[in-house]
Amino acid sequence: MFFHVLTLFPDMIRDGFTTSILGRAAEKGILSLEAVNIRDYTKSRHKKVDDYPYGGGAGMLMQAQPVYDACQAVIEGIQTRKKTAGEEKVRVIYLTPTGQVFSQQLARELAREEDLIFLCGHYEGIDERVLQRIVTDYVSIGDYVLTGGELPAMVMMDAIARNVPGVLGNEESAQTESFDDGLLEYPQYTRPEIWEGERVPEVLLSGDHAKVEEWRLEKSLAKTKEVRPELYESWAESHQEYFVKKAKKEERLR
Ligand SMILES: NC(=O)c1ccc(NC2CCCC2)nc1
Repeated sequence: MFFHVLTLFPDMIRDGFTTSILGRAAEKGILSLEAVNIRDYTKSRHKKVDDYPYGGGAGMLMQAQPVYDACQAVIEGIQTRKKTAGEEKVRVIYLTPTGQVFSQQLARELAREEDLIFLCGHYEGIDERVLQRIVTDYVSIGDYVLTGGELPAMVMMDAIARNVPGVLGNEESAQTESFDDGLLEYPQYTRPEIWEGERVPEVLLSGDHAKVEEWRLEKSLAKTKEVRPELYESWAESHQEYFVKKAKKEERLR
């Protein structure tokens, strides 16, 4: 997986990438990252990349030309690496509050791409004409406004990387699987068995894997029902048999 980030702050991206799993995966050669400084592609003498918005309004907008040329340079680099001229349709993700909300499902889908280009805006955004020309996916990481697209890009790269085969050792992948079934994570415990007088739930010490799994599912369901009822409802719809079995079991215990 090759991550390409178009940004005015490449160091922010490079520093953010050397976290645990992303850094290790980069060393293993499973992931690679290039952060491209959009400012390097401006044709203006004073390294200008932004200007006042037509129609008035507060703030500045990033101009189309430097963004377009930086993106073209990245696409040419991809085509050179893949020895394919011209037919590459690379996904260009623009981070924006107006985009589709990012999710584990989208992370899994994007993890199947060989190359991803992230376009990080700043100021009040980017000239619409270049967005229309190059962006394939408009994505938001949540309903709030940020100063730039860099943090959302790093959030997305982390979540996507966790779904790239080989990035997570098998001991780390458990966390991802649990959300994958659309439920929130169950509570987790580690040594010591008693901390400040608080014991670890007995079932987790029993060594009975079936009971542990049952306990974890019950906890996930309870947490999901409380915090994200809409996720709970959609899970319940596609797991009718779980509730039938549970009712029968409770019947037997009466
Ligand atoms: N919720 C988000 O994913 C998000 C993305 C970008 C952004 N700000 C950027 C967008 C163009 C200029 C700053 N704010 C919020």
